[in-house]
Amino acid sequence: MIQLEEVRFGYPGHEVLRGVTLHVTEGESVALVGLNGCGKSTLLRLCAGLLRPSAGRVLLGGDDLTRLSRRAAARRVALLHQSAPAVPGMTVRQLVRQGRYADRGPLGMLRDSDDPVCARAMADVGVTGWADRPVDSLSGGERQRVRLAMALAQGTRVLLLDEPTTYLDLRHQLEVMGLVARLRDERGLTVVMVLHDLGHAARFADRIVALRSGTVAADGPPREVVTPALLADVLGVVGRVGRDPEGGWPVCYPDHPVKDETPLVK
Ligand SMILES: Nc1ncnc2c1ncn2[C@@H]1O[C@H](COP(=O)(O)OP(=O)(O)OP(=O)(O)O)[C@@H](O)[C@H]1O
Repeated sequence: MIQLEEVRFGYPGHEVLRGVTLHVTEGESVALVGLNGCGKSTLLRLCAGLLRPSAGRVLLGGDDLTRLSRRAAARRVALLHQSAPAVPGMTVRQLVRQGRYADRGPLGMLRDSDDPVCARAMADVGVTGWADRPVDSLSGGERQRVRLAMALAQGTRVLLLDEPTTYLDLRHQLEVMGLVARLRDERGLTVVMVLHDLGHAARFADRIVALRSGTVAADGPPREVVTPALLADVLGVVGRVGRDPEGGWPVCYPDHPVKDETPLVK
């Protein structure tokens, strides 16, 4: 479904991805992990066709993304950005309808069939009751759920989620992760999500891909990938890894940061 072949990408004066090869099959759920600034969001933006690789290729369903128009790409893949400012006064319903932009008619009008799609997306995420509230009156966590509804309203087979649980309390983190897992199971969606919570990644993703220094440092099922070595070498913490007694997925017990010469705060 998504293929990255030896992808390189950098911002001016700063190379971020240095040859990433990654194949995601249809219906798979992949968690991207790695330290701040290692290139996870950049990789998602490349998968959405919002950035072009400086070398290598990104294919979506076999088609080179650089050859698809923005609108054609948006019919196939939805990206929940890490954060986006709310337009003052825009209601929840209006924002969710923005998710349908790729399917607008010739005059830019929303088709009649859009409303049920938006209504379903809002119901999926549990935000129907806020439909007429201005988005800028919502809390950070409420806004995050509305933005997820907007991404779902795009109606694509591929969902790219950049830190979907940001701002959410524990209960809503579990609800959103459960919803994403359900969408994958019931509708066969392909999901690639950036997660900082390795516990969520280990529990909810089929596969974990860890980035370090612009390349893939580890790639495999959580039970194989989540190890003390991954914690230390990729995430920079010393810790233990156990197993959930009921589910069997790996559970991390991070203890302290790996000793590093570079202080976070000088
Ligand atoms: N528009 C931009 N212009 C210049 N540099 C950028 C731009 N966007 C990101 N970067 C830099 O590229 C690197 C990778 O950024 P990216 O957002 O992909 O990292 P990330 O792994 O998603 O980080 P985080 O976990 O903090 O969200 C960082 O060093 C960042 O400062």
